[in-house]
Amino acid sequence: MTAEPSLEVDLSPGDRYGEFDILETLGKGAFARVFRARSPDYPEEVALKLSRAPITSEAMAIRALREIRILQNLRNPYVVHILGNGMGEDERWYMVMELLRGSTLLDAHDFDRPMDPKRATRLIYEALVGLDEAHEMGIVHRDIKPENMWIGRGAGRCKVIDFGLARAWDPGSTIGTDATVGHMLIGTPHYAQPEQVHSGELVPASDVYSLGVVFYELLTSRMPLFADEPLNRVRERLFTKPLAWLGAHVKKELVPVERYPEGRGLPETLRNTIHWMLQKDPAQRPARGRVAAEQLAWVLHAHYGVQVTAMLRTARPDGTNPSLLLVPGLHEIGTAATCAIDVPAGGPPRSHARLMWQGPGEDAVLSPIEPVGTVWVNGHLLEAPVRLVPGTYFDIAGTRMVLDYPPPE
Ligand SMILES: Nc1ncnc2c1ncn2[C@@H]1O[C@H](COP(=O)(O)OP(=O)(O)OP(=O)(O)O)[C@@H](O)[C@H]1O
Repeated sequence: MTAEPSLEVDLSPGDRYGEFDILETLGKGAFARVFRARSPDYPEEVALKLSRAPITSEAMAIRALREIRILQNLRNPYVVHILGNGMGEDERWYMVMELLRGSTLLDAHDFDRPMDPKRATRLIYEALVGLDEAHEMGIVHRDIKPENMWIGRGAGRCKVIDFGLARAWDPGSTIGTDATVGHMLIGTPHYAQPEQVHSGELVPASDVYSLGVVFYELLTSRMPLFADEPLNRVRERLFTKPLAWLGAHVKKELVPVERYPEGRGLPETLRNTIHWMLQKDPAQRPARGRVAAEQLAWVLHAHYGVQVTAMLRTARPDGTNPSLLLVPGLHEIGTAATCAIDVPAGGPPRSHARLMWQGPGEDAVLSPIEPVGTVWVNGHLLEAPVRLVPGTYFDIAGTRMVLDYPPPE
């Protein structure tokens, strides 16, 4: 979408936009400008994303509202958070976000050199968890690439940004699909998915594929489809050739990561997970962010000595004590097919409780599922949602559970 030059937003440090003092230009995209700004309504500086042109059509309004709605529903620590939104007097749409310090992965990492595998695994784990909350709601980001992965200053946590292209893949979702995209290429050719050609339908596993490409590139500084050619050379060669990129995603075979010395040194589970994420057929990949994140959480825990997940310790009536690594997100507990946390119990399959954990630094919340009467927390019947502060134990159908949180970040 190109804006009329005369309508182009033209704000510089020192200018005001409504209640916002503009302090710095942070980014310029096709649809919007992003500024560092200050407003009396917010205690700290914010990132102000402002549409380049006034909203004059229904299509523009839908696009702007879609990104706002999606971000309003995402609460996990691995996505950018929205603080507010509105329409300026000049009919430009704006969105107020938390101000991120640091830089995009594209700027933070020199893709000519492989990244330390522990660090790369952690970043990709975080992006997968960040995306999974959207996947849970039926939303696909559709434009995963290093430019849309923010690496924070300090601890260097990863946050997914720019949900401007995100869409619902479930037609029943309230976010709505986009009929106007037709057969155009969606997202960025370098990180596009084979299904763009085959079905034209992007699903949560499509984000997993794009993230698999980023992961492989971080670990080897090679593109997974072009054997032995340095990544930056491929990028230059195909700079203006979107169809060549797409053709490669569809036709070129995945180069096993073991081909390179950096790949041969990786734990087997890690190599298998990368190859799984990069399957051509979306049905053969991890179905959503969480599925791949669980594999990477295990690798971080078992091979790199890093605990990023909570640990659910259980004591079952049969005397077994399995432990489970629990990634942030919503988990059902019971015997139904939807239950990620399985407790052995008689009777028809059912879900007893929902456990919601937003991630490190947060307490999980346990909520009963009707009919109540089967879940006990610290010896009391659970009838309403309760926070699981450290040390809380709970019993479901005779299985006792305790959730240990990872160290705060
Ligand atoms: N919350 C934020 N804090 C700091 N910088 C940000 C933030 N959000 C975005 N930016 C900066 O602004 C740039 C553009 O942001 P973003 O990708 O959301 O918009 P865009 O590319 O204009 O998107 P669109 O495709 O919707 O036009 C980012 O690459 C980043 O450098």
